[in-house]
Amino acid sequence: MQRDDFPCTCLKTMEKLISSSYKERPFPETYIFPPDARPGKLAVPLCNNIPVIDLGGGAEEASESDDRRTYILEQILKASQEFGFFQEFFEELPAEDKASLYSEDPNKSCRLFTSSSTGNYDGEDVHIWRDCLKHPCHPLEECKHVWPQKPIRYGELVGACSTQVRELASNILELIGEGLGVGAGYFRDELSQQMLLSVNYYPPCPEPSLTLGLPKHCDPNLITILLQGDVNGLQVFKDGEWIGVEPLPHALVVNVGYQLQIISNGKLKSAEHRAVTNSSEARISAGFFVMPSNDCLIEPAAALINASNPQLYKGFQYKDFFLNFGTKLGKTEQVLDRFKLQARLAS
Ligand SMILES: O=C(O)CCC(=O)C(=O)O
Ligand SMILES: [Fe+2]
Repeated sequence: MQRDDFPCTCLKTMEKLISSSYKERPFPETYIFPPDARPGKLAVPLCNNIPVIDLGGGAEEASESDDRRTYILEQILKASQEFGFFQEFFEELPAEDKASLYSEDPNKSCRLFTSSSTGNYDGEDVHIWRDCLKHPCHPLEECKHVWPQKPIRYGELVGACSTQVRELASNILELIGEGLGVGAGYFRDELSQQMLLSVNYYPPCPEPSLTLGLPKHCDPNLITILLQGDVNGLQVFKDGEWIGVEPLPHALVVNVGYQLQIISNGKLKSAEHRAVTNSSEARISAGFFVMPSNDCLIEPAAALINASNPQLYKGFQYKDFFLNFGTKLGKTEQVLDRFKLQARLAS
């Protein structure tokens, strides 16, 4: 882009943001999913058996390390309540400020975009009903400078939130490492080196049964911590049907990503999920994606392979998985094919 085109060209491209334009036109056909992928009926059962882990439990046996845990928990709860800064970003930030962040270049480290993250809006078969702000959020000091400078509280609040979520994710990964029997430190360092924040904004949609905020997928990374505000919209595919994951006050959603499924040699499974829209209110969700470094070698942990548990997946570099994932949007059944060793066993 020529410098003197800016911000004119950028503002023009920004018109694609669904949050700038959804009120002004009849429902755009380019957002209508093929019948078999549409959400269809809007009232899905709400899930009442998703495990809820109470990190603050057992207060009567509190020790000093429990105090630390409680402190972290309080910070996380605070973070999950303070959705205001994301709202401010999407609803109140002047278009000129958003224009400087808008980009369709998937390699730009901090960017605002619309629909899928492939950077190929014009080539998409169907657009999805969301705008998204994405940037790295760990290590904080190395990435903070690329974040939005406005609203002015953004850096401070998202910085505090990222630090706390990172700590929570590390704790959860230690527990998973212990639980799997590979050791509490297994996921430290390279396997969890990066963390990306993806803030989804789903404006109210006049036709929620025809379109999606996010098509079905499993997360490509190791583990995701999701703050989903207080508006329904997240659904998980379980026992052959879509069920709603009700936002619980003070709760975060933890998603097992493909890498955890592969490293655990299939002991842990990443769950298929999607986001639907609604006609009355905007929904915001913020996903913190803990992921390996790009060059990290991913393979099932040796300790989990034996005669009765043969190795299900090949070794590969994370960046190869991620590239392949980008080409398989909405085709969850194909994502793992290239990485399976025994097609009949691995799912
Ligand atoms: O908006 C949601 O609740 C889901 C977000 C999600 O699945 C993702 O960003 O990968
Ligand atoms: Fe997801």
